[in-house]
Amino acid sequence: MELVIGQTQRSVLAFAYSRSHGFLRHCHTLKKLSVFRIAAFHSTAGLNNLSDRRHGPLTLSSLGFKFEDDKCEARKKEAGGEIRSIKSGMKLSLTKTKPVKNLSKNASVKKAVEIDGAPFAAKTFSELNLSPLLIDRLEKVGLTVPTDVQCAAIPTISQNHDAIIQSYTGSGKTLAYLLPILSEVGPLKKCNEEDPSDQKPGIEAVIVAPSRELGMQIVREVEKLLGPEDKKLVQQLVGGANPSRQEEALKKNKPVIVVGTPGRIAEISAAGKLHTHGCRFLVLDEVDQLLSFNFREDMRRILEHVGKRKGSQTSCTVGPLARRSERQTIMVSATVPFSVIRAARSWGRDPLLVRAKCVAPLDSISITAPVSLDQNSNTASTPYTVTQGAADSLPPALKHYYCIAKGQHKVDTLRKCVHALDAKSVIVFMNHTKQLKDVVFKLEARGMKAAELHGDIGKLARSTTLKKFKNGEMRVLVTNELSARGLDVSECDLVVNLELPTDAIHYAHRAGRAGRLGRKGSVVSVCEQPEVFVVKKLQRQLGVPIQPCEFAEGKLVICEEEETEKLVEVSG
Ligand SMILES: Nc1ncnc2c1ncn2[C@@H]1O[C@H](COP(=O)(O)OP(=O)(O)OP(=O)(O)O)[C@@H](O)[C@H]1O
Repeated sequence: MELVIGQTQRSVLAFAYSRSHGFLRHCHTLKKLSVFRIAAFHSTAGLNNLSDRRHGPLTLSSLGFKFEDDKCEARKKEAGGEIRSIKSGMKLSLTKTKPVKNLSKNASVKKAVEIDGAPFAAKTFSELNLSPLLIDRLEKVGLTVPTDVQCAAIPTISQNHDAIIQSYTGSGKTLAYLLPILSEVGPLKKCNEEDPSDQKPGIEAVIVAPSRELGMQIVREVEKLLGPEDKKLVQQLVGGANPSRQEEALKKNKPVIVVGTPGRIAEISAAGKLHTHGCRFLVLDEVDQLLSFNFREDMRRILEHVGKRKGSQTSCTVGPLARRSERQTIMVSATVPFSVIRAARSWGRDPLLVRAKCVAPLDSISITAPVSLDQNSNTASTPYTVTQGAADSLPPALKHYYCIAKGQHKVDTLRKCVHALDAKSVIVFMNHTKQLKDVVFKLEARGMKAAELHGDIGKLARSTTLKKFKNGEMRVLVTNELSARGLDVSECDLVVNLELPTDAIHYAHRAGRAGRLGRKGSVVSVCEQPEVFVVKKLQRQLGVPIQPCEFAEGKLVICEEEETEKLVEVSG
């Protein structure tokens, strides 16, 4: 099994999981390098600690990487594609490149073959070197097979790397970072009697999420794994809840993991009630949203305090894996614009970009490229440039449609849409609260069970509504951007944009509420005729076909459209 990754004229850090030798190899060279082959992966592989790199220069050949110039050229020709360069002249691999206009269908087929043969394909969680207690617990809760992004992220995080985890919505990114953390901290961790830090209680992981709902969802995921006896070892610090109670709980329960929103974490930290200097993991979930202006001051405090031990020494080398002295920073999102890459470089230590079946050093990413999701832009041709297109942020099984309706007919169109697609669980997105309430009222008046979810309703009502929707007690949830990020309702099979999202990133997160974890799902954008150009733009930016449709006689009818057909053809 092999994975071909790219070459660079600048420094290259690559690592490989070796099936036969059972260790991961790092390499680092400043010279122009050929495309090289990464050895096959062994799930039980360990990694040499980053500190190994301090022990002198390493070269690819000294680490056993095979140079593949000729073979790679042959592959390129065979694939009918090309390894194209970005501005820096860096050559790029075919791996995980999204089909773009100038690639033939053959190229796509070849890429799929390479991806299938990639080394990140553990069949069970036990292959990923997690703690035995955690694997037992995973089995108890019915989780046995890791997703692609989990296969790539778990070994990377377990081996102390800072990381950006990027993968499409609903691909299991939460467990991708939770499992390696729970394998190292708390009651399910690997047994390591000699480690002196094991005796030291305290918060060992801080997870930051941009919304209360997402924070609570992560808490529930951790509680599920910790089990009823130990669930108090995770503490929520989300806004909207009583801060004094949270402070009391921190004192009483002595959690090892805290999950919260930036404002509340920063507030309790500033009050001197949250001691995170010895913290080992800082996770920023939906990191691109956490970078927004609203969170700036709170995030600054968090970044300055979490895991910033005074007078920290070099890594503690007790135990099977050398441990880092300062915190490990993990950033997560389905959409990773360049602002995140820049942030990762300044906040983290040699962070790696982890995507499904692909791990790359950030050094291989050009920061000079424009922050764009535009399929027509240069970024479309750069596999490690995560802004290459939001298509990588969207579940592959999702189908995208749009239909035209006048404002006053939108609710009727919505009802027809729900019936035509026979959708069981529908999330409707709107931009304005007043219109949102009207839609709920009209749907209910016409016999369709619906509820509203937005920031203007109380936190209790929000929790109750969400619970009911998840339990299937109502068919339609009408909401706004609040629910676009992270909300995990497995049964959701239809997302309707009753008002268009502001850009491709917002579209991707809204759309990703449906079709989670490989399930089927549809996204229908209902717009007025003058807005069609916005849909066309989204289509170009996303690189996925958004087909025009109508709802007639209880069925979805796909309309003919020249441009869409062309795009479908191009996207293969
Ligand atoms: N290995 C697995 N096996 C079965 N179910 C899984 C596995 N990993 C995750 N899941 C489930 O898949 C669903 C989606 O996972 P998760 O919410 O982590 O996705 P995500 O990639 O973070 O999505 P988003 O980008 O929208 O936040 C969750 O219900 C989760 O419990």
